[in-house]
Amino acid sequence: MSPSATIPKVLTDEQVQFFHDNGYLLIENALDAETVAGLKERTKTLLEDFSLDGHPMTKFSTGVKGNKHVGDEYFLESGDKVRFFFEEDAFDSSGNLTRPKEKSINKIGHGLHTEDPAFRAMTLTPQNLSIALSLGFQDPRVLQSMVICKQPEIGGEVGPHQDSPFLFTSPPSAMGFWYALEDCTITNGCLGFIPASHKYSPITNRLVRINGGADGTGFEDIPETWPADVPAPHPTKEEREKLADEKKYELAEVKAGTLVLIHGSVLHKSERNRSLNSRWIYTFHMIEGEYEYDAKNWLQPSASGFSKLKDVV
Ligand SMILES: O=C(O)CCC(=O)C(=O)O
Ligand SMILES: [Fe+2]
Repeated sequence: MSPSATIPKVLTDEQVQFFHDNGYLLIENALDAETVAGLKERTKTLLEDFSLDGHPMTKFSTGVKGNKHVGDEYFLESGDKVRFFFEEDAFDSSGNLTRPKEKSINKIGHGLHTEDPAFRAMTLTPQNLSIALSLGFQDPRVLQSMVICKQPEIGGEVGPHQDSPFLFTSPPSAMGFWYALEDCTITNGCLGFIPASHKYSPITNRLVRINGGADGTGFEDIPETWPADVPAPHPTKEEREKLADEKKYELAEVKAGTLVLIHGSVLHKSERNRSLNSRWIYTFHMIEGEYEYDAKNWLQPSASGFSKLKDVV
């Protein structure tokens, strides 16, 4: 049987067009209720079972807010491990947790797609491969994954950002698969997007290891870089500044089981969770395996971390 015979068609032509036009796409009921329940159960077990003994109590940061903890070894070496990062506001002024550890973790990452059987099984699937191929990938590789818990009351905001600076390839190719495990609403910190911003927002920096990681990580400015699926002519700086006035975030409230696809150049964010409900999601990112992913990138999983999605069929 040829591989194409085993790859289901998941996206309609209209959905593919919506993604190219807007830089994101919501797919309702991408996971059935049973799968969602299983992944939540697994997340609950991971949160209950991890030990605080010897944990460096590393707080969450993708570096979006320039967090000083971003350089922690615990973070840098998490690419092929299941590690636990705390909410910034889980601690009192003396550094003690103000709630149980299960309610204090912001995220678990970044190697769930290789290290955890339940998350591996729902990541490396013909469905996800089909979506990647429909959106133009030749050799999609999954290279990071995380559960983001966004805990009740303290779940931290994720400031406006693009994803490609965190998973830089030449040219940029990162794409996020973001699966809601719980309903995501305006009160618990759903995602927000600036539609079509991927078309006028070049990548201008990237998160790199400084001195190979010995001095942590930092953002390095790079010349304006456009992904291959946003072809020239690109808007000039002046044209982009005019568009700035029109930049409005559209909220993406979604039900549990919804898949949100996120272009690596689209501007997106999420607010603090001020509600009494958690907002659990599972997300992984893929890059184009045919493009260079160099040693400067903060994330350096072992070779097995670059999961070749085509191997699933
Ligand atoms: O889940 C969130 O609040 C933000 C996640 C995000 O920015 C991403 O998955 O790229
Ligand atoms: Fe993001």
